[in-house]
Amino acid sequence: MNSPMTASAENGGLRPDVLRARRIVVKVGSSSLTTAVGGLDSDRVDALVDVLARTRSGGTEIVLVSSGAIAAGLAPLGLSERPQDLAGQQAAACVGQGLLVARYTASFARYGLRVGQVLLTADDIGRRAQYRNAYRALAKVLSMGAVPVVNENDTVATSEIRFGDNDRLAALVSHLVRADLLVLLSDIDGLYDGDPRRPGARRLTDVHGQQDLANVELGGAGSGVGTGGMKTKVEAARIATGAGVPVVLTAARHAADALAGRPTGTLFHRTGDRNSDHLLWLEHASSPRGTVQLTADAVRELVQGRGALPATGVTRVAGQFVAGDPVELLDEEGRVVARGLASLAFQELSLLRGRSGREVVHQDDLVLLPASARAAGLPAQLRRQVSVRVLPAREFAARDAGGPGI
Ligand SMILES: Nc1ncnc2c1ncn2[C@@H]1O[C@H](COP(=O)(O)OP(=O)(O)O)[C@@H](O)[C@H]1O
Ligand SMILES: N[C@@H](CCC(=O)OP(=O)(O)O)C(=O)O
Repeated sequence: MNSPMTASAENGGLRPDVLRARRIVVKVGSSSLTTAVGGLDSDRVDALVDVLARTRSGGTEIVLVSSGAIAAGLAPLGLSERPQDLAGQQAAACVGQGLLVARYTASFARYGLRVGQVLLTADDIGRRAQYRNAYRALAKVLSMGAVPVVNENDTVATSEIRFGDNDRLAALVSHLVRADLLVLLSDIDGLYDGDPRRPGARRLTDVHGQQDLANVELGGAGSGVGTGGMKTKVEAARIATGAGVPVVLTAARHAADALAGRPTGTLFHRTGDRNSDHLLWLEHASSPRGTVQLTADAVRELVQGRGALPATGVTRVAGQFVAGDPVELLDEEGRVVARGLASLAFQELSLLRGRSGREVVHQDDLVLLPASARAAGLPAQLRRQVSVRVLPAREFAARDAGGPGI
């Protein structure tokens, strides 16, 4: 029998999650926007915009996360393939991003729709103030009826502050804008149980959680212009569904079917509920500024949720962080068991470690990672419950009702 979230006979076989969605993030990959010989393919851009503009005209808000800046910049710079070095990618993106947005602007204008370019670095949504600022800007663009076209700001992104792939960026943007659905459009029509070029590979129609992925082989990019391949898409789906946003993964040529709720591609069902913006940011987007190593007892107390982490539980400190910076918390073997916002600066904590009860990380500013359960010595059946447990945040309900008050 179908679960309530699955395409059902009552909906004429359509997916309820898609029919309900009022705000959708659509991510399109480079391989779906460029020609085989390189450069932007205007016909494919127009075909995608036809679908998005119709959806927008039907009253559903669209945020487009579009790759393709680097691919679009190759031919104009006389390059025949994607540069391997960061500077080369920055140069290609710098030329290609303008062309990409100019193309979208012209294409959406056919429907009387405006587009707005939004370029983000990991730092932009990796710090609380910028995260809030990005939400405000995107919400305003949407309320004024325009279509935000988001990409990573490749030209100024350095390797330390890079998302690197737009699949993860799209998952974080879905949470940022409070989307009801994320649609990942690629050159492949869904997730297969192995390399889709292999004879006999089968497409998964529904993924309900990690257990459905146990026997799935995830490969790299299929084209010369895409990055990440299926690994980054499945990781993006894990982030989005864990934060309450279902994901449809399909081919760009099936975008119309996907947005109409027809059961195309693979539907990743939500596995969690929307949680505090700042904790999702802490887990997936923040760049840690240091590490804090803990005693076995301190790790156990963290996992059991016994309040703030005191400096007595700290054995080593590294990095250069100030109070409020994200840090990684390590167990005795050096495994990362949690991320948190430091309550003390590096210098102060170095002096107090092992000796003082002063708070190192407040329990509201802490996200446990799956390794924490093993490190705390919990039996296997309990580990699943602890995996990526998000501790209750102060003012959580109030924040979530009134916007991302992180
Ligand atoms: N298990 C899998 N199921 C589907 N596609 C896969 C799988 N493993 C690897 N791939 C490859 O991933 C590619 C899509 O990723 P990518 O090239 O990065 O696309 P995009 O540019 O759309 O982000 C597909 O063309 C396919 O060859
Ligand atoms: N920001 C880069 C895209 C990086 C990326 O994730 O590409 P893809 O795998 O094609 O979605 C660009 O615009 O070229």
